[in-house]
Amino acid sequence: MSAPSPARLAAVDLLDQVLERGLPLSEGERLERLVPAERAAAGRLAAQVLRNLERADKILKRHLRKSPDLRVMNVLRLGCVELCAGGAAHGVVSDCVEIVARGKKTQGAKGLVNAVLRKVAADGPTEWAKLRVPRLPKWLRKPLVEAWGAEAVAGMELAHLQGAPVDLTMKGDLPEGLVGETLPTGSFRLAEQGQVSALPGFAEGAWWVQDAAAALPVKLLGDVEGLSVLDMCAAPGGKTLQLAANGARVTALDISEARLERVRENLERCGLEAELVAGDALEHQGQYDAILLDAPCSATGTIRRHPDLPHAHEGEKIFELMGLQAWMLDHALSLLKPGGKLVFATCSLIPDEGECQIEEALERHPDLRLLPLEQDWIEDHWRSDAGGLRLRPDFWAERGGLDGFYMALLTKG
Ligand SMILES: C[S@@+](CC[C@H](N)C(=O)[O-])C[C@H]1O[C@@H](n2cnc3c(N)ncnc32)[C@H](O)[C@@H]1O
Repeated sequence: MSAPSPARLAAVDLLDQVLERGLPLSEGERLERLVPAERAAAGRLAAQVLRNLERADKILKRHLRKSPDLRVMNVLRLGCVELCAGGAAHGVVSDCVEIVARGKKTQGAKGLVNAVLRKVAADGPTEWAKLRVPRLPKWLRKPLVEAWGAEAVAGMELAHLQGAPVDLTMKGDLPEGLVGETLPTGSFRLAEQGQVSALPGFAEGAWWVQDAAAALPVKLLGDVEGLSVLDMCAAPGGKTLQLAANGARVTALDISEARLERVRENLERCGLEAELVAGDALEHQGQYDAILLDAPCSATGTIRRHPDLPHAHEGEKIFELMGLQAWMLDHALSLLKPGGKLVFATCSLIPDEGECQIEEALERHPDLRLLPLEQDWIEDHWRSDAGGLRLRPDFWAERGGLDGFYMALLTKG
């Protein structure tokens, strides 16, 4: 038998690491050994399987008497998703058989994988079309239905299944040759996915990749030209780049040295400057004209682009994160000059990490005020009853969606 495609083999490893070890897709060791095109293909395949896990398991269950070893199951899931998406049966089945044949613990399942995938190839695609849009796991679905209602959550699940388009934030003018549309908020949405580093303007640092919703917190700060701005949780740096491009004197703070390196690389590529500080936001000192607090959170607003997220953990860290968000907000307020503006933002769909943080902070700090948001690109239904903006992946469905975010503009006194 011939060697399996490196992308399929790496995709199975990625599935093992998410579903067995609870690690994110982005940390694949095997990925580093692949050429860029194979690396991208492995990531795409693993993401496609995770988006369709519920459907794959439903189809496979019909052909399995008992659950096999997790790695064998992941090979079957990969094969099933590819076959049901129209993949050529011969290549998919023989690669999947070869992948299990390579492992000492899994080689006994060669016959099973061959037999099950042949049955899937025969009737899977017809059955697939009848299956519902995969649901979020219970730990996340329940609080989201409570917060936004069942219909909205169904819209979010459809957005998660469809994935996210690639949005760019321009440093200045739009370079020639990019194909897509400029959104009402100013981001540029690419018409097609592909290798971004090969696109016009990348090498010159004319733009950076940033979801359209993620670009809004900085826009809420308004004109920052010449102001001292603290970007309190800065890495990988999309918002630092925006602030620097708008003429702010930026201090980009992050606890992770490794992630700050990404900020440094991004600044360098785009020819922009910021002071980089590695450290704990809770211990940082200074006084700033404006502060951006893009706080660490469950990141549940980014499931469209990180389909591993609902499967890698069960939300066990959310309580810890909620406490950290409140401490960070209190500390940020102590670093804000009188009359200065602060944006609080989280890429979470859970109100405890967004709207509730602001409601509780307003109770803790009698001198804290929400500022009105007057930008003309704000759509009425984005405005939250708690003040600020609530973005959701089911918004702008006709345009390809938005990441989930909550953001509010605050001042003291
Ligand atoms: C949501 S991400 C920030 C994204 C970033 N603002 C951007 O637009 O690219 C949150 C960041 O908070 C950082 N972080 C977590 N705990 C921190 C702490 N105690 N002090 C400073 N940064 C922290 C993480 O390393 C992570 O990079």
